[in-house]
Amino acid sequence: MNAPTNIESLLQLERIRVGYPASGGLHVVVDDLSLALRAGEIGCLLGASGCGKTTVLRAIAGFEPLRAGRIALLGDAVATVATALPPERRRVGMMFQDYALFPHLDVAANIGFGLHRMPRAGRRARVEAMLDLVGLRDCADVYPHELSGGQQQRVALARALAPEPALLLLDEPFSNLDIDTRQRLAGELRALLKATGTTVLLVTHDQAEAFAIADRIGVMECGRIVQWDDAEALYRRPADRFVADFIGRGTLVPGAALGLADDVEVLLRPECLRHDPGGPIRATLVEAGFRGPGYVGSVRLATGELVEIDLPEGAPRQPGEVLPLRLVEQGLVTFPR
Ligand SMILES: Nc1ncnc2c1ncn2[C@@H]1O[C@H](COP(=O)(O)OP(=O)(O)OP(=O)(O)O)[C@@H](O)[C@H]1O
Repeated sequence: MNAPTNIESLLQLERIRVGYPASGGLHVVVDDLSLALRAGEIGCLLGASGCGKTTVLRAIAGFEPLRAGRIALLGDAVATVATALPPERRRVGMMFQDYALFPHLDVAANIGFGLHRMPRAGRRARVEAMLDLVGLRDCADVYPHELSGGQQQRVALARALAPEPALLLLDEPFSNLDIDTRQRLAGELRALLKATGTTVLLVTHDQAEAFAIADRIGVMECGRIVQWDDAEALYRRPADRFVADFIGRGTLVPGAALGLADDVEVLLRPECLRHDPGGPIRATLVEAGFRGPGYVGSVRLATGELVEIDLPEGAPRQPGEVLPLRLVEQGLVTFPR
């Protein structure tokens, strides 16, 4: 799939192919991948482990050569098959999964590391501005091992932002943090990046993270982008079965199981089946549990498929009970069989 591109793009990937040398030749890891980001936009590559997300970032940063295609930044080609601007001349900042902080340097020195070409006074001012930005002014002379995971992440972010890169690449920015911290910091990170107007491409395998941070998300499968869209479009209008299955909770069910045409498959999300005493569909409750803010159950349709549903107040919760259900047809996603 080719993402739409335009001349206003700050970052443009055009049908890139990237691979690693292997005994039989080249092991192609990313193929025919295109995307475009406007200035100030936050893009995200979302996909399972090993689908090639980090490899895309490495190619943009200049650490992997292109085998096909073109990468342009601010309208200029920085990489083609024949030419490649070295990483230090691309104005691309990268924050790695493990933050890669220098253990022997304090926070201020870590943040100022990439600013060695700046005059001393300017460098000090920039480091202070970055410390303020990430809320770590009191930690300037603290060493990385004395910081929490969340604080280390903010230092790494400040260090990546300090040289004012045209583009910031974030590789699984929350992978080292516990789930509560991840959720809190996702919103914080988005606000911070938007406040600085930074253009960002991040990669994650976590859909909640992608939804919380990004303006546009590319769902990846085996080195390709299957759909490049905003979160709502991915959820409501998945381009194919892979995206339908990957994004949100849901099960693909033959139309006939719901009294619809036999030549369609229906994406049943929990909100698509409503408990309704007059409803025409019968399903057996397999289990029910409180997930907050309400109960969620899984039911088996008469045709055998197991699907998740939201259980409203008053709906049966005993496994084995037969529930009358009604299909919420508005916005239903279907695919031809
Ligand atoms: N330096 C390398 N040499 C050879 N193969 C590599 C190299 N780096 C990655 N690969 C392979 O390329 C494929 C894609 O790896 P990549 O790290 O880009 O995926 P990813 O989607 O970022 O995965 P993860 O979420 O686990 O980091 C994998 O099969 C991996 O084994």
